Amino acid sequence: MSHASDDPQPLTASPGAPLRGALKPPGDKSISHRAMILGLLAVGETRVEGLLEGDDVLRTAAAAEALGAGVERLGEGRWLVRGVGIGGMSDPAATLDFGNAGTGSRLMMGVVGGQPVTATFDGDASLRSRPMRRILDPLVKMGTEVVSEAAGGRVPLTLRGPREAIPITYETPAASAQIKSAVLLAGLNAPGTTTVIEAAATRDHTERMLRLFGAEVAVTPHGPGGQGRAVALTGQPTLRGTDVIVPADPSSAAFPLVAALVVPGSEVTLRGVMMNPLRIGLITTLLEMGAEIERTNEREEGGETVADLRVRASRLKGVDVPPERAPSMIDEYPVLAVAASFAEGTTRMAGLHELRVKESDRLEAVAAGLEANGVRFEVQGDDLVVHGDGAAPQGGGTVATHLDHRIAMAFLVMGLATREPVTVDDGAMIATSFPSFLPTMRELGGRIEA
Ligand SMILES: O=C(O)C1=C[C@@H](OP(=O)(O)O)[C@@H](O)[C@H](O)C1
Ligand SMILES: C=C(OP(=O)(O)O)C(=O)O
Repeated sequence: MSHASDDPQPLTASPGAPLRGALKPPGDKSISHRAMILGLLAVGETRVEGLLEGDDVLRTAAAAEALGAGVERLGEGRWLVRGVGIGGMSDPAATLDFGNAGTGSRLMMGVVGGQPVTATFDGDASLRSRPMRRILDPLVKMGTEVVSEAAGGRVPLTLRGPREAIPITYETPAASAQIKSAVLLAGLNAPGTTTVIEAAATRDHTERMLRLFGAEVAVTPHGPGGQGRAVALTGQPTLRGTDVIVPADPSSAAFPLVAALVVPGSEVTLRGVMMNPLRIGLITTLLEMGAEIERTNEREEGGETVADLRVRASRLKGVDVPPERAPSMIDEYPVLAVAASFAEGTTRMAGLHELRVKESDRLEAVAAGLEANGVRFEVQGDDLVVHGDGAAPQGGGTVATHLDHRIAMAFLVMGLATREPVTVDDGAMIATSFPSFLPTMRELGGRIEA
């Protein structure tokens, strides 16, 4: 895991004055990828508002264009996609380079894998290290040919899709919205019903957006306690281009939110944050820890509930975070570990195995960052246990980010409130999901310098 970007940008966060102000976090990354992808697969025009213009999503937009869509930027966050319809894609002239993006690459593998096109997928050193077998296995059952792949089922890899996909029923081996989505997207070109069964419900943006574009998707509770889902898609619908409004990303909101909790005297309002129940495990957890987070002005935006969150600096206490909460906060554990290091008592985060296959091995990367900054913790199997004593950790460390935006942002948040500044070795990847992170944090009063 010695990956670094071509042009590493070290950043240092220093403790300082309280954070104050209001902001709207950037558009949701998951929904932004899906808007581009369904825009490609629809007939007619899709207009997107509030698109996250982060590197990950821009790569998905470029891939949609390479597969035949017309993609045009109309203004800030406003995009127009002219779709080709299911079955209407053409072979891209060059390799589809997804950069750092697991979601973009894996969902597009589902698209290509279900249609009569051939495409090569690649990405940066981080993406090249991530497992793709979890996507290829169901796609092969649906008729996709894996023409070539790097060792261990990784990118670069080339897929050739069938004339028509085979409809399957697939039980996902991991709680992963990316696996679920890839199978459903391939199922769009299957003559019959494609069903995905997941043991624990994961984010449901693909299902919601498929319906918005005109597909028939039936979702029923599954398994003991009804915690899982069976998602059944009726194949070969005509998807019609439509308007998509992208709400603010709760996973990006998490960084200024935790910063406001741990920097003494802070008060910050986050506007229009998506409150999809399958995405807000972090807020549930922070409330249990004693965080003052007031949820106001709830309203509907683009088919999702959004709210304003008023956050005040709070005395946090340690809690147990149950493993079944992981899917609803999977990307938020690095910043939760930071919050836990300021809390009084022990926070146990259980069942974090999926963190090992993100942009970095996040369990290892978080542990190393805590270690470097004087936080007491243990990694017990796939659990992370953080011991806080209700005071600011020492800080003063340099954190290796391993091409991982969330590791970079989490430890910069930490450094706004530790006793000594915290340095991250490379902040370049922050642009993948939260390009305005630095100006946003600085506007609130945070001291983060190159
Ligand atoms: O479907 C999505 O948009 C995402 C699903 C999650 O990944 P997994 O499906 O691997 O859990 C998450 O970590 C990622 O940031 C976005
Ligand atoms: C895991 C993440 O993204 P992806 O899988 O799309 O690279 C993330 O954004 O934290």
